[in-house]
Amino acid sequence: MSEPAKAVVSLNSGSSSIKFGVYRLDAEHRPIHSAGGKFEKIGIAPSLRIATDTGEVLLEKSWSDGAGLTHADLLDFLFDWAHDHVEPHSIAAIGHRVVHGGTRFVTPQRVTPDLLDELETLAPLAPLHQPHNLVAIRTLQRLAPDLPQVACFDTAFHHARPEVATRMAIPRELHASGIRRYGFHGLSYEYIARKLAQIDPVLASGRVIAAHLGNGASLCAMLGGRSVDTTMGFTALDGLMMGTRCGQLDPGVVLHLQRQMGYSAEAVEAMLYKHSGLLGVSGISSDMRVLEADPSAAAKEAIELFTYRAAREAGALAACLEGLDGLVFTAGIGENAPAVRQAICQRLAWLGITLDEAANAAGAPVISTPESRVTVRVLPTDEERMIALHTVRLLTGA
Ligand SMILES: Nc1ncnc2c1ncn2[C@@H]1O[C@H](COP(=O)(O)OP(=O)(O)O)[C@@H](O)[C@H]1O
Ligand SMILES: CC(=O)OP(=O)(O)O
Ligand SMILES: [Mg+2]
Repeated sequence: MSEPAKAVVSLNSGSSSIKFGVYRLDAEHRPIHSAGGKFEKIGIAPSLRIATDTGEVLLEKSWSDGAGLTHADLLDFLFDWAHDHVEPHSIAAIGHRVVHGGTRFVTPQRVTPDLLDELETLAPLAPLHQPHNLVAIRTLQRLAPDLPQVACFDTAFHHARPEVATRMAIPRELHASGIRRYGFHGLSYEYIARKLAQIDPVLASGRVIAAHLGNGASLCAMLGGRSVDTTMGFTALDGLMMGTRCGQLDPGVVLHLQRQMGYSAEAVEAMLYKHSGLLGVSGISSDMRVLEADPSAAAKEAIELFTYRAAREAGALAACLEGLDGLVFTAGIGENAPAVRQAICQRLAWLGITLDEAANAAGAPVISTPESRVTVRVLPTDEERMIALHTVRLLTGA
């Protein structure tokens, strides 16, 4: 960055949301959040809110019949709005969450045409994310060709895990070709690890499971703030049940669907990524808020399976860590759904978790009792901040 830096923008396209933040850079190039916004319920009934940190709401809009609007449509709307409201010279750089970095990209990268072409080849491994992560970058390249852009990878935080955690029990040559467990939600886990080190350094130095429960959902086992294992694998399908994704699945089901039931590869992909999870099991919605408000047995069954699977995987990760000191809930469901947290913690009581029900209902930072052997926390994630930090660091060396 040769000119004095002004502001960095972070763009975080999730599966059901697009979050963005504007960070003013101080004299030491530290990013200070000044405004931000979020599209949510993409694919259902999207809404958008943009506000400054001083409390000024810049835009509020919802598309109640907008289930068909794609991430690309909503990004076009956002870029049009920004064109009329943002002074282009005030932006020094844009950082992006890019879900899959494959084997090659384990640190943030300055965007170049070659990088984009390589990242495009990973799109089939993250069909709900990578295409719109890259569409945003390409659109901005067209709109502002001189603006530096940085790609920050969800896979990177898991890169240094022990080799055993990256393997599937398949022939060696397939592992060598890149068919391995990468793990995702890394920007979120990196933020949680950093924040925990600030607010509870003793816990952060121990054995912690972070539960990122959003529309995409995973767990990460951390030892001293580093990822040692995680529930997602080669793709963001593995592990927990999610909004529309199945999570861990006997691979024999895929063979059965194709051979006995005549599913095409495309139909299998749609079933695994879009028609399963909370949506598939409930037959009602992928959205936890909707299911919690729905009195039907199917909605209850979907939530029960969600909490059962989360507790089951948490037990497995506690075994990887050889015990547990802390459990941290984060992301849309983890931060906002006390009943889900309670159900998961109840199933994990045997690990030494005792929940403080009033603190949990209030969404307090610590929701375990003082006597609980495992400390349970609620910690809002901030992938946008992590993206801003990486972007500034890469471009300034700060
Ligand atoms: N107050 C709430 N109570 C229960 N669930 C909530 C609440 N707020 C958000 N959620 C759930 O969080 C999920 C979306 O999480 P989020 O992390 O925003 O998604 P994404 O993975 O797309 O970024 C949805 O299932 C939504 O219903
Ligand atoms: C990787 C992933 O599943 O992300 P999200 O939670 O944004 O869907
Ligand atoms: Mg998410």
